[in-house]
Amino acid sequence: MTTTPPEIHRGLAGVVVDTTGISTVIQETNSLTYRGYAVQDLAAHRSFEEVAYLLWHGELPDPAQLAAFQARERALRPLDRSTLELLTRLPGTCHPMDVLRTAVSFFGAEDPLEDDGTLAANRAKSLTLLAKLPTVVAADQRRRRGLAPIAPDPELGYAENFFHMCFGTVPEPEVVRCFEISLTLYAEHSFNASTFTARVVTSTLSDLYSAVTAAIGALKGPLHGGANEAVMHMLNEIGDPRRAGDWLDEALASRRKIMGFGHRVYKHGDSRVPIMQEALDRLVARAADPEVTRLATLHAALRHAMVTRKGIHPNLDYPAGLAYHLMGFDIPVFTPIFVMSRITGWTAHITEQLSHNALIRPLASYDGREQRPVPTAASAP
Ligand SMILES: CC(=O)SCCNC(=O)CCNC(=O)[C@H](O)C(C)(C)COP(=O)(O)OP(=O)(O)OC[C@H]1O[C@@H](n2cnc3c(N)ncnc32)[C@H](O)[C@@H]1OP(=O)(O)O
Ligand SMILES: O=C([O-])CC(=O)C(=O)O
Repeated sequence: MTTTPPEIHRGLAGVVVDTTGISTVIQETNSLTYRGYAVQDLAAHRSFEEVAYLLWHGELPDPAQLAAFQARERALRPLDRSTLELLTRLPGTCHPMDVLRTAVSFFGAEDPLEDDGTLAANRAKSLTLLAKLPTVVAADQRRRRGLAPIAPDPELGYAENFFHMCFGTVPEPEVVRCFEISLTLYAEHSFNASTFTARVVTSTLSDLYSAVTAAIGALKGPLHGGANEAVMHMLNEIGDPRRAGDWLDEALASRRKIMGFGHRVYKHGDSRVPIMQEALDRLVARAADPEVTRLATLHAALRHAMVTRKGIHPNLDYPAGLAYHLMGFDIPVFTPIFVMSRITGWTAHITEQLSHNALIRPLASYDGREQRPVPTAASAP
């Protein structure tokens, strides 16, 4: 009897595996909403802290709720001595995403409530991670520059405090605003690879720290969050804006993936790119520096060449990568900044997964050897 082979959905492309009330991409209007609000409007009118609250609680905070939320977040920012010691023991050669992954794992090992999967416990853990991850990222960047960590400042907002901990100063409000916009745009994107990873781990009823540790591992890859760093390496490799077209032709001929372009869901452009590109343009304009102009010209030339030749549009990592460079961050810090933002989306999905959990366990179509006898001494020739 012949059986019809099952349909294979490699990469789960096009497969709908569950429902979510957190965010959605609306293909018809090429827009993205968080809890029903357009991300462009959130980026324009609300702080990143308000967006975090919205993702977790389903509604924007009123002034009193926001004040309480900010007070709790600010109080949780400092690292204890054991975490600071752990950071100094990790090799300076490892990627900062390894540091972040290790730190989250360590937070879990230290937390006596690690295995408490109630909503209240998971909300508390989520806030702790939101508050502490920037402190880890900033301390690690400074360590790599041979500098001592700077303690968080509870008087500063989330974005401002991160600049303060990295550089000891807070840049002009326009720069902080561009950074905050990037955090809002990066916060959540439905069942992307790292969020789905977090949901898979959560579906086994493992703990939140384990799910986030795994998600960081998934985000690190250059086909996902790691692309924002890869964009900057690629721009540095090309160098001269006049080389963009020829470089692209050679790269495409050798079947290289062009970093910061293409997307599994958006096939006509990422809904978040226009607003991030506007923020990047403002950074370029205020710099008024020939080196910045060269990079911006190269960035635009490569984008034009890719869209013209392949019809493939940039994703959020394309403008964000250059924006983070212009803000003064070291390239290996770009994907950790993505984590500082996406921790909100991941943890919203972890609690949503637990609210209607089913073990995530797909099937595979076997294409290995037919069943055969194990050779034994008696059967040997
Ligand atoms: C925040 C984020 O995570 S956004 C994504 C960040 N990642 C990147 O920027 C990495 C570069 N981009 C890519 O590798 C891909 O576009 C992905 C992984 C993001 C999406 O991949 P998929 O949905 O699987 O699309 P897929 O790989 O099937 O692409 C379809 C076609 O477009 C081509 N293509 C897609 N993106 C690119 C790219 N960036 N460079 C060159 N070709 C590309 C593919 O080679 C493929 O061509 P083919 O049909 O001739 O083989
Ligand atoms: O949705 C995806 O596949 C990747 C992405 O853009 C994101 O996670 O922000």
